[in-house]
Amino acid sequence: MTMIGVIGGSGLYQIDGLEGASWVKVSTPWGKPSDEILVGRLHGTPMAFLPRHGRGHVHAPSDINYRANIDALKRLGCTDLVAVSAVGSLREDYRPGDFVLVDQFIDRTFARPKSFFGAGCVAHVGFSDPTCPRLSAACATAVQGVTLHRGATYLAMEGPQFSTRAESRLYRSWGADVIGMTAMPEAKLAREAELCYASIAMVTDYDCWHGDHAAVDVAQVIATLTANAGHARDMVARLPSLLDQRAACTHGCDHALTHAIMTAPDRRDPDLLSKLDAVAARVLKG
Ligand SMILES: CSC[C@H]1O[C@H](OP(=O)(O)O)[C@H](O)[C@@H]1O
Ligand SMILES: Nc1ncnc2[nH]cnc12
Repeated sequence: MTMIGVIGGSGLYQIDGLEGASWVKVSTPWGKPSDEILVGRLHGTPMAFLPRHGRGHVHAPSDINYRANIDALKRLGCTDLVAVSAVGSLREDYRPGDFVLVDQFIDRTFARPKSFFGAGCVAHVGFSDPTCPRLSAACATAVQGVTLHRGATYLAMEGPQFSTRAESRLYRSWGADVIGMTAMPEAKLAREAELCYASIAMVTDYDCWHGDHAAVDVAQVIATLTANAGHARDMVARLPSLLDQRAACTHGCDHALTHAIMTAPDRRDPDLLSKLDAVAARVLKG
């Protein structure tokens, strides 16, 4: 049974139209999620919505409890996560207001826990293709009325300060297409939790490399988001009809842990195993 989890980024703190909606407090072994989670049904499909920064934008990118967020969404029964993010553009043809379907990441964050696993239960999941092609295709169909670029690389920086011009130029030379502060480790943790993950980015600015545009500031980001958040909400509303029937993920996201755990069963730490009760239930049960 499909349950869609939507992680809302800057400018997307709420979604409308969920039937029987209520904000639910979810406790996790990893601490508190960014906020309560709005749970309901959209056109009959169960859906959960979590504002990544919390309502009122209270959590900075480095302070978001990404592990708690992903654990909570898994614990609620989500199978598919659609992550919405505001990003800066690192290329001329991705203009403010455009949408971008991200399928690769460069992780330059350094001050965040990045795994559910570790001492006492070591695991290495495959991450060559970090987003789910099936879910991403549904998102691409659901984005309408706005320019959508596909197949983009998102550079995740630590922040919270925006980049220097030298950094922005460096990331362009690496082939990154967009820049943001939150997709990592979110996408890594979704894979460890065996959740399909798709990343839809909304371009809000040209960062600071572009000679004809002022360097990014928050006012610019908010102005573009205010004009475009409606397209993100419309995309979310179209997802249920595109994802209503689902068996196994055809790309194996829901089996990412099958060959990932290295630690011998008799050397595993019971405390860590109990924290993995939702995330790794499929492989650790029994
Ligand atoms: C307000 S600009 C910087 C802020 O916006 C992006 O957040 P999100 O990815 O959650 O939409 C960016 O990553 C920064 O956190
Ligand atoms: N230029 C930028 N750099 C990092 N994160 C962003 N989010 C929106 N615009 C951004």
